[in-house]
Amino acid sequence: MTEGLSPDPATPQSLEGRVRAALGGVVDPEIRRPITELDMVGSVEVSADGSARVGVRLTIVGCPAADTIERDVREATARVDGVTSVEVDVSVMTQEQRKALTTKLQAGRAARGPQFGRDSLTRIFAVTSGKGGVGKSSVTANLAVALAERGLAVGIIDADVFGFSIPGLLGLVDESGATVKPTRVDEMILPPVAYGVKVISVGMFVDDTSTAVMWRGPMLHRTIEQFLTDVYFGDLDVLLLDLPPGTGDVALSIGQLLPHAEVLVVTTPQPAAADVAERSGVVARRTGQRVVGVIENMAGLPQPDGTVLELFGSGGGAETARRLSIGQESPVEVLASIPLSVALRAGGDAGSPIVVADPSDAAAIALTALASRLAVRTDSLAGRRLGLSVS
Ligand SMILES: Nc1ncnc2c1ncn2[C@@H]1O[C@H](COP(=O)(O)OP(=O)(O)OP(=O)(O)O)[C@@H](O)[C@H]1O
Repeated sequence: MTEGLSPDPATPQSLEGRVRAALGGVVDPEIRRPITELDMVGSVEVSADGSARVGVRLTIVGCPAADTIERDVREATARVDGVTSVEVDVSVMTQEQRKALTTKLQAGRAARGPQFGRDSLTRIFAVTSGKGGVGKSSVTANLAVALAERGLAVGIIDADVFGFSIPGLLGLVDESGATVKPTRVDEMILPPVAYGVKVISVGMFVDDTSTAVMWRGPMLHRTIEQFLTDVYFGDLDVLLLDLPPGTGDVALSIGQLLPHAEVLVVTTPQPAAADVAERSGVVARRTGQRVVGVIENMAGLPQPDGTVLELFGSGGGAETARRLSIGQESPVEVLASIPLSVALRAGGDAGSPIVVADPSDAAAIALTALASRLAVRTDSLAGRRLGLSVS
């Protein structure tokens, strides 16, 4: 203890107590829980002249969230009435402290059953398409951000081994263009967060694209399984899965591991594409998943003269929905028709999703409306809004 500083632990009324209470408002940006709950706050001492010294224990050396945590601790402490200056002592947890933290987090989760099991309150959407390049990843990324903007706790698993583009679409790349790596705390993997969305991607675990493309069934299955178990998502309201196009191994693994997932089929307005789009929905259904709707992307591009350029024709979404409705109790609907948009493409290239970068763009409006639609349960809890949870 430094001379002249009053002792910790503190009473709620003491200055130390009020500093500790204020630190309860500092959230670890990766784990998304208050640092006080994560035992990341060490000693708190305030001297008679109001100079405060706060000890902060980071989970690992080189923790990417270190600067943010230190800044937030400094600001929260400085805001406490009576504090005149702040010093933050940053250290790293011991092996035992780290173990205690992961055990605590895992125990909290285990008490509520498997992370995304049937009893979990997380609504899971698997986003699929018949073929590549129809905008499935762009839709997934923007939809996730739009849901997070509504205050929901949202995660994405990018399982598109052939084109893991979610990190790039959400700006989770460094200056050299390399995908941001998740933080590991012992066995636990903390997903990077972008625009309020927790993201884990195949691309974060391979050094070059060709590696993942070579993976076959068992390896893919294990990877998805690990994403579902070892990645600490916390309590999510919505989990979106970006699947590879078509009806391959990943779709089957997701079907086995998450048979209660709801499937969204993305297709273009080209009626000829309805065939392959339908197939991806039918395969998902065989594993017990429910197709909840079709999203038509790359629909007509509005022209300055008021006409609409239908580059990919029209009617493909409705045709896919019609086919997927055959023999079903309730019809599969077209949930959104998203127009072609230069801003959407440019936002994707820049890692800046259009729903926040340019919300008045017609494609952003359609994606935001889609998020509003999906944020309302349409099943037996008809009309009930998804509850908000602490992420
Ligand atoms: N509505 C749209 N308007 C303009 N460009 C779009 C639109 N949707 C997607 N794109 C662009 O089309 C390209 C393909 O999109 P994206 O990567 O999202 O497709 P995908 O279906 O996920 O492809 P894959 O499955 O092969 O990874 C991207 O360059 C994207 O910016």
